[in-house]
Amino acid sequence: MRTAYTADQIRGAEHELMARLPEGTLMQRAATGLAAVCADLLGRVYGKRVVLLVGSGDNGGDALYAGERLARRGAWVGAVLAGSKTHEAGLAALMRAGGRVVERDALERADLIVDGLVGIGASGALREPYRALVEEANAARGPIVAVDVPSGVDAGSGRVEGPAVRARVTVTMGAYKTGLLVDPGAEHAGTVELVDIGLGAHLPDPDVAALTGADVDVLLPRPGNESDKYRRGVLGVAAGSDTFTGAAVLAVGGALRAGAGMVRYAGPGAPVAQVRAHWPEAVVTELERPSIDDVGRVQAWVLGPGLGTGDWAHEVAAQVLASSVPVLIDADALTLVARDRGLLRRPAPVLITPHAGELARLIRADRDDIEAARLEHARRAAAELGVTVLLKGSTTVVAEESRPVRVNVTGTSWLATGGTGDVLAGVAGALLAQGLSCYDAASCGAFLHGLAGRRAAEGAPLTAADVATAVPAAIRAVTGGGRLS
Ligand SMILES: NC(=O)C1=CN([C@@H]2O[C@H](COP(=O)(O)OP(=O)(O)OC[C@H]3O[C@@H](n4cnc5c(N)ncnc54)[C@H](OP(=O)(O)O)[C@@H]3O)[C@@H](O)[C@H]2O)[C@@H](O)CC1
Ligand SMILES: [K+]
Repeated sequence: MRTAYTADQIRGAEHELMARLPEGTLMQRAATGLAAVCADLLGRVYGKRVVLLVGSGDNGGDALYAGERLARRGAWVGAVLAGSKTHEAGLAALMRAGGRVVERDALERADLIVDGLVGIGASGALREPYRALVEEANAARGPIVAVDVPSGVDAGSGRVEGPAVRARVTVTMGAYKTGLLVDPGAEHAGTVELVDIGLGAHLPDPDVAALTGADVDVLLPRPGNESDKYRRGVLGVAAGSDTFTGAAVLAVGGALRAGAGMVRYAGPGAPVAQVRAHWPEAVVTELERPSIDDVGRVQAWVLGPGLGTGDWAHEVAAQVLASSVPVLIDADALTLVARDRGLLRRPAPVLITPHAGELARLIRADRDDIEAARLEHARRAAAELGVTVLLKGSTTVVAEESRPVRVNVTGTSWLATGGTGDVLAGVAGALLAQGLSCYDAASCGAFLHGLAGRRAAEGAPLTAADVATAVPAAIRAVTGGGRLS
């Protein structure tokens, strides 16, 4: 599990640790780690031109001491002093090692730029002259290594207001910051390298967490020797309409590929014919009227993709939500629930899987505000609605009250195409039916769906059906395949 913290949490831990160590120890550890990453990126250090962007705080101090180390290894190191003051000891150390203070035009010819403008001490959008420096650095040919967080990215949330550094690598000190895992911050951070400065034992419970393949491997249900199709998890899918048939096919496909023991599909004539044609494995019930009585027993439901939002859909939704098993609510069913929030009062768990627009309707917020502060809004929705929230988008996040938000680090922008959400609903629904909690089903589902998307895309466009097809390969990649008994 990769865990991340807010700036305040990091500061608290640093204070505890600093009190036990000689002054300056942490900064020296930080600078050593930073210089090592810069050296790796440069290949040969001797003779290379390194330009440090130095702000007025300790972030600039880290950059100056790393510059000292690179200068001692023969690099030409110039510091652009941007702040109202400068870390004096750090600047003196750089000077002793042969570094110099330079003007900003040195950026143009830099082989490497070190962004030490602001770190966790920043507040609000960058001010001048930092803004202009960031824009010049982003336009320069040399790669940027950001110190702790890319300047312009809010460390605690990933929010970006105005210009922000686009780093090749971010070298972060002591622990990951939340803003490095959540877009748009994550996108600005490039590859994130963690430098251990001894903070571990002093850190509180994390603010957010990101599953790794190994975590998903542990969480995924495995069919045991005594498993039969019923015990492996039966998923009901109430999706599709005579107008939208594809959503039903894709949701059922995602569920079958993600290991549901059985999928029971219920819907009207047109999607029933399509599901039958595509998935002979599914048990299909054609609904003559909006009643799910004849569908048979299920351990969880997926409700909503392509369902429509009329009276028929409302009746089906009300019946599914009146059942006593977990329900994943997606797409059209989210519109129904936004209109009639009373539907959410039910005895069993609910997982909702909105994108920002759908969430905006559910919690009466502005879509752009949600996009800009995804974590905050997902948390708010989980608390207000009393459900688990999987908010889809550039970084998919999963929120549940009193748990760290899980952010998904797999995925690819090629997934932003029609129908992939239906596949995700099927995948996460299958995991719910196999007994995972909403929190684990959502986060493992997002992880596998993202990985399947990457495998299906390999840098080129994909279709939602390709993603469903790639789900078993994604599962194999995290489980190693052989361990499935
Ligand atoms: N603590 C530790 O143990 C360790 C900390 N470490 C390092 O220290 C970093 C934190 O250092 P920090 O606290 O000095 O804050 P920092 O991020 O350098 O910036 C603060 C200054 O920036 C300015 N400023 C703020 N907002 C601004 C804006 N919008 N636009 C423009 N300017 C703005 C403001 O300056 P002023 O405006 O007052 O001149 C403020 O005083 C941390 O990220 C890590 O790199 C490591 O060495 C490991 C050990
Ligand atoms: K920085």
